[in-house]
Amino acid sequence: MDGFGESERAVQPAVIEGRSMAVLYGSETGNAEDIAGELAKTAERLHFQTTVDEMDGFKLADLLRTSLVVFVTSTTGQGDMPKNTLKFWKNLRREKLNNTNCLRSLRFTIFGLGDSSYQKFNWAARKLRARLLQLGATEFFRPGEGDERHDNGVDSIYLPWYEELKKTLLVDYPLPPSISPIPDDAILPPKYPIELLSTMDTGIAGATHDGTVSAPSLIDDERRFSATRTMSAARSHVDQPQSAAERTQEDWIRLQTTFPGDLARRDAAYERDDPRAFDLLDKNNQLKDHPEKYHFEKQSPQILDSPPQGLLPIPDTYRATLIRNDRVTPPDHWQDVRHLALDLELDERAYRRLAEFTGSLTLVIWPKNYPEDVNELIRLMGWESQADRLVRLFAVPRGVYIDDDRVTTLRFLLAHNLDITAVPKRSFIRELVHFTKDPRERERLLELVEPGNEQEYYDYTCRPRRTILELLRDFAGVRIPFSRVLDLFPVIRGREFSVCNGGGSLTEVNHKFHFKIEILVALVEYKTIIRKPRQGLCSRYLKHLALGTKLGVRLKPSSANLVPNLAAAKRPLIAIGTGTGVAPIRAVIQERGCFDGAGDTLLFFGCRNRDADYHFAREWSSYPNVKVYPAFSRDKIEPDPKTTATIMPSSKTDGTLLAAAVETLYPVQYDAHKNYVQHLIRKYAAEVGVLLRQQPIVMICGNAGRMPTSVRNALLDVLVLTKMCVDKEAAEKWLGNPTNVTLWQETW
Ligand SMILES: Cc1cc2nc3c(=O)[nH]c(=O)nc-3n(C[C@H](O)[C@H](O)[C@H](O)COP(=O)(O)O)c2cc1C
Repeated sequence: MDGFGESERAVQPAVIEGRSMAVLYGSETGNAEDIAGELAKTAERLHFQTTVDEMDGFKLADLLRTSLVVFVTSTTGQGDMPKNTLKFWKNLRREKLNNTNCLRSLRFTIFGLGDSSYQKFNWAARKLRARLLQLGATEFFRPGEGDERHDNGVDSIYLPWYEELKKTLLVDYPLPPSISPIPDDAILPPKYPIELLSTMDTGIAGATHDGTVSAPSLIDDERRFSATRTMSAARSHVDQPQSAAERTQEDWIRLQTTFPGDLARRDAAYERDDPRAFDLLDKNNQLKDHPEKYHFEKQSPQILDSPPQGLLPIPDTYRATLIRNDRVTPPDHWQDVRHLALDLELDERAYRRLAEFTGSLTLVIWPKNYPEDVNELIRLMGWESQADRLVRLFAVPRGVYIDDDRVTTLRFLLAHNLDITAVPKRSFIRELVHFTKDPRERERLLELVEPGNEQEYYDYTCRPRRTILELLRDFAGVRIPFSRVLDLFPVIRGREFSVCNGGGSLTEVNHKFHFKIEILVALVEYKTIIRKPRQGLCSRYLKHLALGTKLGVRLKPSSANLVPNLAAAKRPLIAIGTGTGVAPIRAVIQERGCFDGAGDTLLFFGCRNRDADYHFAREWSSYPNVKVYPAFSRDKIEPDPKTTATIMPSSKTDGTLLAAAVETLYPVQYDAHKNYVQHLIRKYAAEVGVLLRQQPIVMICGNAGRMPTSVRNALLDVLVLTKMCVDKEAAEKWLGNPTNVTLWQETW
């Protein structure tokens, strides 16, 4: 099968009746998915028959056919479930399951990934856990809550949780005496093996040696697009977000169930087959309510222009053409920020649906690898003789998009599907140990992933943003068998960007539907301790993307549709954005501009210099009722802006008094030599206070780090200073109450 002989060494887990585990994840950017993969491998070594899948790929009734279920989920949006759990979550919340105890034979545990700078920290995991318990399920191990704000990120909580879970599994679910766990130095069989097809078939149609593929035929492309549209529409109903009010109300009630640290004890009676429970869970009521929505076959697919090169069959995508790619920061500025625009061609259904969401959308773009990187990897691994031969995939991991026949080439997979320049995860490094014959390399790789060596791992990988390709360059003795690529390499994920335009960007001319989408992207370019400057995969891809390039892109409506109607547009907006975080704020401002009588907007915009990164500077004054307070952290502090905006000139004296009060509250640090958004919020407390009294929408967008917490603190101070709350504690409660304010945070 390969030159390394690894297939013979692979140790198959034993099949033990009634010993199975499902690891189900909900993940937006892959962190939870990676942890789920690692947990599944651990379970296999303990001879559990293991399934790992996104929650939406799993039937509810199968929860009862599995001995143990481990859920791993991140939280997204404002305390929301990730997109790939929405179907599962919707099924689980069906009213008819209430009071049925239908999950009483389920044994589960859950690990949540979150960021404590968000108000609804780890809410997805908490909500899911609360519902599972409500339906009678039992926890076999304590829940864990990872926090990106910790020093070593999520790992600070996850690693001890993982080690303890392993011990618990061994103790509470002992193996028969004749079977031992598969040791870490033995290799497991691949989950996604690749078979080399006969040499007669060498060379896939259109594949070239530089890692590109020629354009698929129009027919192929048409078929592909009609298929993806069908799926898109089929999911649109299921994925339709609830309104913010509905969600908040529900979450509020659900979270009355607390999240204790102690273990729920296992039920003595292990009721495996409960026909009533199975029946309840299996009867899915999705898609029943509006069957006419799901008759797609009858619709004739729209005829599209000639097919773009290398477009992957990604579900739910629209065809887009790049029409703008401008650098908006000066050439001598440290950061290359791009304003990109895409023209999307839509069918009427998508057009009508998107029309409801134009002010709060996220664009997903799938970058590709550069041929030079692909070539280097092929050379390093010694895959030259196999790279361009046809291979068949037996199973396809989630996120790898290839045609239905599953026949492709290794080079195609490397160019389009596998992220060979990602920062290597611990699980990747751990697997490499099996593929080097050099004992020193093996020792070094093991050192990097040993418990207790998190700092070393971090210093070698995350801190310098070292890529997988660079790691393989360093460990020159590693030879990964080509048949393992799908098991080892992470898939290229779609990168998400907040759309920065709203309002009138949908057009219909002669039944052709177009949607102009703009994004503002700060290219990720690092100067790290490894001297070579490096770029994020997507940044590099976008930087060199030529006008006219065709792309397959996805649009995700935000769960918080902030401007769905006039009533919402009339509410005031307090927006705090730093850097490119101003993108979704601009979209909302433009969207609000479409309504007569939209409320006042106060925008605090944080950046470095007026002349370098004050994005859309010339535009702001053209929006009615928008007042901007820019905070230039590296410029001399400027006098108050002269503005003609018609915002609430609250009593001047009021403002002066408050400014004085702020000075007393923050005698040293306040405004000493700093000029950040939180300082301006306090400085203009009177105006902020006026808006806070009117049930505003508050947006906090931009870099994570300390900004969101500092901004929240500043808002709490305003509530106290303006006498809306007696103290900070009361202010916390006030800000947490969704009837006072809609708080929307998007930080990264
Ligand atoms: C747009 C966005 C919204 C988020 N919202 C929340 C949130 O409401 N609560 C929370 O605890 N964490 C939140 N997070 C943090 C993520 O849960 C965290 O980054 C996690 O590691 C992502 O894992 P994933 O890649 O599996 O999705 C948010 C992150 C982003 C980028």
